[in-house]
Amino acid sequence: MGAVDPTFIQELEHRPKPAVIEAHGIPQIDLSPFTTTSPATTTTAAAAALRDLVDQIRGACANWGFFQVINHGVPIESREKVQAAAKRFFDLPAEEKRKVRRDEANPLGYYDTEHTKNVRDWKEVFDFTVEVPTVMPASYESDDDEVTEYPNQWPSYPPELREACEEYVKDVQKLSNKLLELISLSLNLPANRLQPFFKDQTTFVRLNHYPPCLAPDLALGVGRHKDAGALTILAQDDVGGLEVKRKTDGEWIFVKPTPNAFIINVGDIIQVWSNDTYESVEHRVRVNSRKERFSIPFFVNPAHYTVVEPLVELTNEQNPARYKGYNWGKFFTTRKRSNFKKLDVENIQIYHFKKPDERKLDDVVARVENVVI
Ligand SMILES: O=C(O)CCC(=O)C(=O)O
Ligand SMILES: [Fe+2]
Repeated sequence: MGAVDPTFIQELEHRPKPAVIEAHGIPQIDLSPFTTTSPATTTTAAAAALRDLVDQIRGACANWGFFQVINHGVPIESREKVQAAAKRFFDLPAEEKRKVRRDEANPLGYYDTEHTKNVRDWKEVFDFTVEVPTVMPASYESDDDEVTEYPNQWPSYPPELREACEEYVKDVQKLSNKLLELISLSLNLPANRLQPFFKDQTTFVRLNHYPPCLAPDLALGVGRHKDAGALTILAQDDVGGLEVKRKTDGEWIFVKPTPNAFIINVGDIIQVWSNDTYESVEHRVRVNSRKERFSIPFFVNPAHYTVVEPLVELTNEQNPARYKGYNWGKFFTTRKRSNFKKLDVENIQIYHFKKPDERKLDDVVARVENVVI
C-alpha cells in the first residue's frame, strides 16, 4: 500500500487520538482451574476455584465485555508457527497473494480492500474456516433456502501455512469450548447449554496484517466495530494497536499486549442470547508509522441455521426478550455483501432486531452518545 488514498481517511471524530490511554483494569483471567481440571470437579478446593473463575468471567463480561486469558492451554509454539507462516505469506508480492483472493462467490482467502462502516481499513487479511466444509446460505435473500459450501483457499506458498493453521485451530477450538462452558455457567446455565448451536459451526479464523502506515493519525487498521459472532479469541503480537471503547465513559483504551495471552471479547450473539446481560463492545485498531503488526482473531460462530434470540431461561415476564430472532447465516451473508461492495448504507446490526420499545430507548441513547450503532 502506497500513499494514503482518501478512501482510508476516517471522519474527524473517529480518528485515533494522539495520546494513548492504556488499559488499567481490563481483567486478566487465569484459566488454570479450568484447563487443568474438568468442570465436573470433585474436590472441594477445585470446586471453589472453579466458582471463583466463573465469578471472574461474569464480572469481566458484564463490566467490560472484554478480557484477557492466561494459562489457556494453547501451546505457544502452535501460535508462533502460524505467526511465522503468516508473515511469509503477507511478504509475498501482491500478484502471488491475489491467486487466493476472495470474491463474491467465496468470501474466504486473501483480501486487501475491506471496509468497516464504509471507510477502507489499512490492512490485508487471509480468512479460512475451521469446519471443512463450512455450509452457509447461498445468498443473503431471506426467501432463498439454497445453501453453499465455502472452500478454504490455501496458497501453495508458504507450504507450511496450511498445516500450521490446521494445528492451531485444533488447540484454539478446545479453548473456545471451555470459554463457552464458562460463559454458560456464568449465566447460571448448565455448562453445555450453548454447545448444540456449534454442531455445524461457521467459525472462521482471520490472519490480519497491518502494514506500516504513513498517516496513522488519519486511517485505522480496522474501523470501530463490534464482532457479530458469539465470541472472539484474539492473538495479537507485541506491537499493539487494539483499542476498546470503555463501557463506563466511552473512552478509547489501548489494550497493551500481554505475551502469550489471548484477548476474548463477547460478540453480538452472546449479547442477544444473554438478553443484554452481557454486551459486545466496540473496538478498533490503530496503525503504526514504523512497525507492521499481525493479529489472529478466531471468530466463534454458530451453525448458519441458528435462529439467534434471547435464551428462554434468561427471559421472563419482568425481563422479556429484547430481540426478535434472526437467522445467523442470513445475517452473516448480508454483512459480507456490504463488506464486499462499498455500500453507502448502514450495515445490518443486531440493533435492527430489537423489539420496538427497546429500540426506541436505544435511539435515545445513540443520539445522546452521538454514535452510529
Ligand atoms: O487486530 C486486532 O487487534 C483486532 C482485529 C479485529 O477487531 C477484527 O478483525 O475483528
Ligand atoms: Fe473485531
